[in-house]
Amino acid sequence: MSLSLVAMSHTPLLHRVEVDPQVRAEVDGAFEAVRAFVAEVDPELVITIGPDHYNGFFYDTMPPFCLGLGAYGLGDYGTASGALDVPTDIAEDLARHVQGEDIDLTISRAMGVDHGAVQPLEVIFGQIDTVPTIPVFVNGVAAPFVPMRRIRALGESIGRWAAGRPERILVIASGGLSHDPPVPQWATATPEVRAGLLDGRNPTPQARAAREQRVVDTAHAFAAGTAAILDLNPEWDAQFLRVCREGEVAAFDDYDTDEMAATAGNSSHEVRSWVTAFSALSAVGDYAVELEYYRPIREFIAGFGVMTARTKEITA
Ligand SMILES: O=C(O)CCc1cccc(O)c1O
Ligand SMILES: [Fe+2]
Repeated sequence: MSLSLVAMSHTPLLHRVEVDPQVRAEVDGAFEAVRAFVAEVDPELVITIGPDHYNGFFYDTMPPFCLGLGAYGLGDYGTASGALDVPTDIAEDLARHVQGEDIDLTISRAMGVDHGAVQPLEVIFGQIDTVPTIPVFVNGVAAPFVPMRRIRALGESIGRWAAGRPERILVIASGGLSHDPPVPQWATATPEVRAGLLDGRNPTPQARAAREQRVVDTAHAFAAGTAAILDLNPEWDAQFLRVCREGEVAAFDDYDTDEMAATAGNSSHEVRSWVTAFSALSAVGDYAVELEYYRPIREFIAGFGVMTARTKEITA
């Protein structure tokens, strides 16, 4: 049995903001290489791990992580809406396994997933319902956060489950790396914005358009060097990618929540998706990274990383 992985940043600016043609070609090339990798893996089951940005999860109930027994795209930024093809019985088996390993996993039978989970599925498969897919939400924006060791434990538990399954499984991690997009923070939000962070479900089309335009405007300002957001941190990103590449997943435990936000941006916590996925891989066995792409891309408001990896064949 081997387990395969794709980890990739997401950005709703992908087709909303012009970027240097050389950069566009690089990113398109990385996506093309990911699609070729996945075609070769030919997964029978996908576990997609991603954050949400106050589209599906709000502060009225904010779990550290949640597994979807049923899920649907929320359609923000024009991403796909509608049902994912969640194999509910298999998803429930995974949930029981993780809970049985003393990890208090939240489950949802109707989990709304936003661009964070949907964009990688669209980049890789073109749609969100072509392969049986189990979505796992991992909080990447709403403080306070559980210590990173709990995220590693979640990933390792998922990996131990995957190791016992007959299917060819692909784990997808979405988000990161260093970045500080204008996602509101409870601590500094106005009462009106806090109301949206508490329960901003089903925003009006006007409210959603205004929010998305604000992000696009911030991207243009960031590229022009005039945005008041934390800069990308290529050094931090390089160190994080090194831990992923070298497979010493225990090193993820050293990532301190407050330090991450201060040095890599409030949304750097999205790398918790990567921590989950690489910890799953490491629980199955030694693995090798095959593709690694990275570039700080201000137009996308992201230290933009793409990685593929798979465990080395394990003799049955
Ligand atoms: O819609 C939002 O609140 C943030 C959108 C967004 C922008 C850049 C990078 C991201 O990872 C991201 O999610
Ligand atoms: Fe994001």
